[in-house]
Amino acid sequence: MTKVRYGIIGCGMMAGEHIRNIALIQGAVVTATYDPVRELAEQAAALAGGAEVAESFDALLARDDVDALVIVSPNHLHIGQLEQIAAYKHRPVLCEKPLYTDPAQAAQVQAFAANYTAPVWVAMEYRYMPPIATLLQEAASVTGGVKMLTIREHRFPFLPKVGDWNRFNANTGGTLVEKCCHFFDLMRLVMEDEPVRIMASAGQSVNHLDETYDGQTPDIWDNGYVIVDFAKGARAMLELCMFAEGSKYQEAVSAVGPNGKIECLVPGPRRFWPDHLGPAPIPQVLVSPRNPAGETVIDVPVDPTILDAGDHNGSTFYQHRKFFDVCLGHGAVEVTLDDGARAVAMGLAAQQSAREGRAILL
Ligand SMILES: NC(=O)C1=CN([C@@H]2O[C@H](COP(=O)(O)OP(=O)(O)OC[C@H]3O[C@@H](n4cnc5c(N)ncnc54)[C@H](OP(=O)(O)O)[C@@H]3O)[C@@H](O)[C@H]2O)C=CC1
Ligand SMILES: O=C1CO[C@H](CO)[C@@H](O)[C@@H]1O
Repeated sequence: MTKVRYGIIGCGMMAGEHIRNIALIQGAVVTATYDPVRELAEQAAALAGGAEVAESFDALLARDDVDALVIVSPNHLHIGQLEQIAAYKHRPVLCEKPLYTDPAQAAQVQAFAANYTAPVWVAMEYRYMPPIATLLQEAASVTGGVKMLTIREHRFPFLPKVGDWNRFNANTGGTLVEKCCHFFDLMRLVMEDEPVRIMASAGQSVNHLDETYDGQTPDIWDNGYVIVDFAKGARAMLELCMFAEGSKYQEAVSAVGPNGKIECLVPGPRRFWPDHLGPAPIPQVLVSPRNPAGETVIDVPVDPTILDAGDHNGSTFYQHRKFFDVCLGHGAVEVTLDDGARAVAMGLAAQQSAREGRAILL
């Protein structure tokens, strides 16, 4: 029996991942899709098994067979679309990250949050990757309280997008917002604390320098370091490199405290793993107490059906499963508008720090 009917806003790459994962949940069905390019909306509707294509954004919002909305449009459109959604019947929304892209929009997010009466979940699913979820669960007991956290992402360059919107900071918020809001969200979660100071060095060293769009060369950064001081004295670091797809693992997270260290290793999207290298690596969690010393390696495999439904280690499924419950009135939103806004604020501060060559106080 159908319990939650979804409307999809934006029908590009990530919409496909959402639709495939919604299809794995019993009682969840996509009933309508919208994209300014009708052909993309039609493809998404077909992927969803016969959803209807809405002729306009307003037409989608006016439908009475849509119980929940999923925003999967380009970054710079999210806050404006949330405001438009608020003019219709308030229903649960899952909004892709980043919640906003420009410091001037922070007040709009607050005003929206104050007035919208249905649950809004910001899609930052790295928390739900099984190895990262294990690290989050075990970090405090293994470390005795995390004092240092390092997140390293060594990955492929930004993929081509519909209309090439992701080639320019004005549309994405900048790489440390677009890409790294996920990692700032993780930092807040692991530390159970709020950041007070951010220092970054970042730039565009290798990727997209020979591309031109309407006479403009992309201005998006492809590497950087960010150091974050937290209020209670712990510190975190992010290392991002987007010309490192030759790596075995894409993300490596390590948390260390007085009693020991816990790490996790997360492979990149399985569809990019070269066949000639054999099976793709299995995610791992490594636990290294100080006393007695010695590393324990734990494999954290992901169900292959869930893994194949997306590029993010199964996380989109686990997030949707919980969002589905929220739509039914069970369970609370885990990634709130406040979480989404704080992760963007950290990213914007990191962009500013790298641009101006100084530490930014939050
Ligand atoms: N959480 C995660 O791990 C990931 C999240 N994302 C996020 O998902 C979102 C979409 O990214 P992605 O799917 O990769 O990008 P794509 O470019 O593949 O898809 C975006 C789609 O939105 C459409 N669009 C443009 N304008 C509007 C509009 N006004 N209303 C509705 N749709 C519109 C585009 O169509 P057209 O331009 O033809 O009009 C395009 O089809 C972004 O916010 C991105 O940051 C992406 C990857 C991973
Ligand atoms: O948020 C994101 C997570 O992963 C994607 C790749 O699959 C990124 O490109 C995107 O920006």
